[in-house]
Amino acid sequence: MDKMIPVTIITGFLGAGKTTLLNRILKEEHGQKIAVIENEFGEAAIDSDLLVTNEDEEIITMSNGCICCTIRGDLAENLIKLAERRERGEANFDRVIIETTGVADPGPVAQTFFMDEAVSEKYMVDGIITVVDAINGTRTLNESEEAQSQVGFADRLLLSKVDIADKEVVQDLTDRLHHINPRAPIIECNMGNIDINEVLDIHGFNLDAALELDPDFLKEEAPECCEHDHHDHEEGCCCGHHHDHHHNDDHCTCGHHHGEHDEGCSCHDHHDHHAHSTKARYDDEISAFMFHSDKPFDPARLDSYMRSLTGVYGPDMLRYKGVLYMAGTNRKMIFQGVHMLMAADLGKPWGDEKPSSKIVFIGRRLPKKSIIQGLETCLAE
Ligand SMILES: Nc1nc2c(ncn2[C@@H]2O[C@H](COP(=O)(O)OP(=O)(O)OP(=O)(O)O)[C@@H](O)[C@H]2O)c(=O)[nH]1
Repeated sequence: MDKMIPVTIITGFLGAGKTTLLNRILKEEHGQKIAVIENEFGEAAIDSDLLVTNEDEEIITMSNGCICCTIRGDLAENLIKLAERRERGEANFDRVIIETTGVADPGPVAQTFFMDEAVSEKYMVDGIITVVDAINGTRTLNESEEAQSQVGFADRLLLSKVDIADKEVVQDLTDRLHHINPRAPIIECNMGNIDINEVLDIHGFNLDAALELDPDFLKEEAPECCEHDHHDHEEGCCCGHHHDHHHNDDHCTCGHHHGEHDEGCSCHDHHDHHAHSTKARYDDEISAFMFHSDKPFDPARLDSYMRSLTGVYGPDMLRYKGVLYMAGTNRKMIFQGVHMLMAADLGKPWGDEKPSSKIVFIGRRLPKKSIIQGLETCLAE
């Protein structure tokens, strides 16, 4: 593992500040040599000209298509050639940073590192960093599923242009980002100004890395006046209405518009207003939910269920990660996955901690209720 070359994938909305961030990283005195793979659209590759680099730095520009689709094979090829040059002593670098185009889906880019055998022997993904621009972020999320996907995949969300954005807009965008991806810490990053340790060596795909969850997200999972996730449209809502897929999701039995939080809600006297608001207001294609239980899982049943779940919903399962309480062992089981690819390993013993399972799923309109029910059938009797 120590010989593997760490890779950071920088993704983010068009014009969000990816190149600005990359420049900042390249300029900083961190003593590491970085090779950069730039994916840009079109003949006129300008981003690479904007990079301020030393002469001996490796910059590969891939501008004849998008690395998440048309030229994904070229990405693998470039990575292998780069590693071979390093082995021959022709290139000197400690790590690779890939800057994707603003419209790239980071899923297929990350998958290259797990699925391409030659690539996975030499490289490991350290983290997916998504830059979200506070000025245009909300509009981009409304208009682009790729943008939501970039948020869903992220290990870190960097909020740029906060220096010139309205405070309320920033707060609203922050809530929405938490709702889409509660795993990723959101860090303000004006003009790429960020502690390098927040973006490099974050071990986003390490099985023993802590399950980072936004505490507010756990609160959001508390029952609300609408017990269902608004994405479970087949079942409608406790309010008796079948929710319109996109537009009616802000009404509930309480009769209040879910945006009106100041007065609270009739169905629960003391709502957590933050939880109420973020959950109800956003109806993004990509969102997250949690499963938790204090009962142990039956390993064989869980294994078979997760295989069939990823077989059916894998393309819509962006990232999922869990710390599991398994029958038959006193150690934690850590697992995580991207689409169909799953990995699991035994972690530390539970010790004095009360064993329980927690899994967060981030995906595209996943059937939360049936997945939770399915997981419940995997609990040991
Ligand atoms: N005020 C402000 N401007 C920023 C910030 N980050 C980036 N910019 C500006 O936003 C513009 C776009 O930044 P880039 O770094 O080129 O964005 P990008 O994400 O690489 O753009 P594409 O590759 O075209 O998707 C530039 O003019 C930057 O100077 C920020 O935090 N605050």
